[in-house]
Formats: sequence, C-alpha cells, structure tokens
Amino acid sequence: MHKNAVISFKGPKHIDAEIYLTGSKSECNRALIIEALSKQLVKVENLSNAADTVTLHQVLSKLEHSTAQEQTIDVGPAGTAMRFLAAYLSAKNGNFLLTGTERMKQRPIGILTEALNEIGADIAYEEKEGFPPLKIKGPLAQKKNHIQIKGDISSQYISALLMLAPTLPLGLTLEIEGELTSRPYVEMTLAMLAECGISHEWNENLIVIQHQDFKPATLIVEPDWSAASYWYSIAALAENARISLPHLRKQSLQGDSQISIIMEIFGINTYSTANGIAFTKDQEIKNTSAILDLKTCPDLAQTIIVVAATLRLNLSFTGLETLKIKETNRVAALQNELAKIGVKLHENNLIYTLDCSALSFPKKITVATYEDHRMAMAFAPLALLIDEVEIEDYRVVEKSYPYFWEDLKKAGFEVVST
Ligand SMILES: O=C(O)C1=C[C@@H](OP(=O)(O)O)[C@@H](O)[C@H](O)C1
Ligand SMILES: C=C(OP(=O)(O)O)C(=O)O
Repeated sequence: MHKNAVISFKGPKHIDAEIYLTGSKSECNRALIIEALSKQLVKVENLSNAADTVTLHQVLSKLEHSTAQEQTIDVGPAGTAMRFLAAYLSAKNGNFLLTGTERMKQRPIGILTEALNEIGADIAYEEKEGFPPLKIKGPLAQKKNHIQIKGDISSQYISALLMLAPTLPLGLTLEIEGELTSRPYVEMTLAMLAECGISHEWNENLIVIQHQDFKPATLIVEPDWSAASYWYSIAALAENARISLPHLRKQSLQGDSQISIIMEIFGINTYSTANGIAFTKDQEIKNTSAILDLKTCPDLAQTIIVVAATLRLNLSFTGLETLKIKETNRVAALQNELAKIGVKLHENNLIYTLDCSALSFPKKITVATYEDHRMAMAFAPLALLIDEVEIEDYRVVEKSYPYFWEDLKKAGFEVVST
C-alpha cells in the first residue's frame, strides 16, 4: 500500500529558510558512467542521494566486481540509467538483460538501440519492439563511426552515445536530425567529458568525438537546480520569503538553472551570496503575454505551470512535447490535477495555455502523483494557499530528492504521513 502525506502551513505565510540540496542526478549519472568508462581514472565527489543515482552506482559497482556472463540489470524508473547503460553495456563483454519498471517499458528507446546496432552493437528487444527490456550481447565490434540520429525525442540517447564515443576505436560522429530537444543536457555531457580530457567538435548538427583516452580528473557534482525549482515555487506562493541555497551557482552545467530567470515573472529576485545563491519575493508579478518555451528545461514544466496556475496567470507554453514520455504523461497528469483547483490547460497546435478563470482553492485537495516525483514536488507548495494538501504516494520524491519532505519541515511546513 502506498502512503500519503498531508502538507499544511499554519500561521502567516512567511518563509525564511536555508536548504542544502542534494547533488544533481543528471550530473551524477554522467559522472558515474564516465568514471566506469575511464576505468576509475576519473573520480566523483558529492554523489547525490537521489534513488536514480544510488541505483546506477550499485549497478556499476556490481558490474565492476562481477565476472558473470549472464546478468539481469533492473534500473527501476531511472531514465538516464536505462539509456546510459544501454550504450555502456553494449561495449562490455557479457550478456545483459536491461529492464525497469512497467512505466520504463513504455518509454521509447528504439532510436538509441538502432543507433548502437548501426555502430556495431548487438541489442534485441525482449518484449515490445522499440522499448525495454533490452537483450544486450557485448562487446560491440565497431563497423561504423558516422550515424544519423533523431534529436527531438530525448537528448538522453545522444548523451549516452557521446559518453561512449571516445572509447570506440574509430570514434563517433553524430548527425542530429530535427530540432535537438533538452539541449543543455547534451552541453552538460560534453562539458563533463571535457573536464576529463575528452575534446569534441560541434558544428551545426554534427558532433564529432575522436577515439581518445580519459585523463585523471575529479568531477565535483553541483547541487540540483531542478530540486531548487520547488523552493522557487514556495517563494512565489508565500506572502514573503527569503530562501538561501548554499553551494548553488547561477553559472551551472544544468540548464534548469534558468529557473532563476523564469521566476522573475513571478516576482522572485535571485542574487549570489558568499556561499551560494539566495532569493526573495520582492518584485511585482510581471504581466507577460509572452509564450514561454520550455524545450530546454522540460523538468521545470510542472513547477512553472503549477505556480502560474495558482497565481491566476493565463500563460502559454511551448516545448512540452517530450513530457508525454517521462515518468508519466505529464501533460495529462497536470490537466487532471489542476482541474482540482478549477484550472484548465488547453492545447492548440502544440501551444499549451492556462485558463485560470475558474480558479478556486478548496479547504483540502488530494493530489495524485502518477509515480512521478515532480508531480508531488510541484503541487506540495500549494499548502501555502490551501489548508491541507494531501499528496498520494509521497515517497515518489525519492527518485531525485529523497529529503524533500524533511526540508519542507525545516522551512515551517507540517508534513504528516497517513
Ligand atoms: O540527460 C539528462 O540527465 C536528462 C535529460 C532530460 O531528458 P530528455 O532528454 O529525455 O528530455 C531530462 O528530462 C531528464 O530528467 C534528465
Ligand atoms: C524525466 C526525468 O528523469 P528520467 O528521464 O531520467 O527518468 C526527471 O527527472 O524529471
């Protein structure tokens, strides 16, 4: 049985908090794969306690110490672990069955497996064509070093290939077809490879990585900007707020750091401090009619859309196409849950627009989370406007931010599990 939690905030809605966020799971999961590919020449510091990172760490440690020829590897709900391991395992000696949760089996991976097979891997589907579980027979014998790959479904396929590229005897050239989605994540991959001595060339839609050796390096993982976004929501929905997030920097490898700019619309002012960043709610809400394009920061979509809805801003959004293949269909999940406060999210020609004309806050709402950590964290701040916010299956936050509920308590929220 899944457990729920009831979130409330008694008294004046003033927030004054200092929160130490865990490390970015995106950075960690790249760092762990690079560490393994470099045969431990590269070291990682500040590993996240996100479940997706813990899972990948355990899988890689087990592989390092195992000589078994047949192995089943279950990554649960971790998208990056699934995609990065598909590439990593294809080059390793052995027979692997790579699987995950029921939802993972509905998240497409055909673009990546077909690309790997074209390069010389041997990957077949155990159940449905184009989806996990994957049957991987390694090691791959490279037969091609220039391939075309679609860029508009998931950048994770491209990151997976780029990390493997320097270890391939003939290197790799990726020719990206269509518009590249989630571009900052590809830039993060290349920047982290560069920290470990791997150079690349990126001209228009061609990314080239020659065969190269990793250099000894230490990758220090930054705190998670996607996790920071929920603290921005809290500031935006409070009467007044000062929240400080030590060790975060505005200049970050993470594209989700753009939350500090986007949140200016909602009256939040971010500044650097001696040891990180802080933000306050002290500006007017900007009445913007601009359409916000979230293609470069899909993980911020739920945070931003929920805040806009609760502040009665009928904003429009583009770049939400990939949300349908994440932990859940996030567009449908948002539509269902926003309806509970009278808000609609309409789609017309891939432009999504909020209609907040019937916004109303009941005394209590119960929010379904659809096995999606970001649904839980995006809706929890509503406790600043609604007496009781019940979050179903509240433990979902583990995927990226296990201490989310503890941190809420530090900021003055009451969190009671039921
Ligand atoms: O590479 C990464 O670390 C990620 C890339 C993004 O996925 P897509 O490229 O599938 O949009 C993002 O949504 C995910 O949470 C993490
Ligand atoms: C989409 C996400 O993760 P993944 O694709 O790695 O499962 C996420 O963390 O929001």
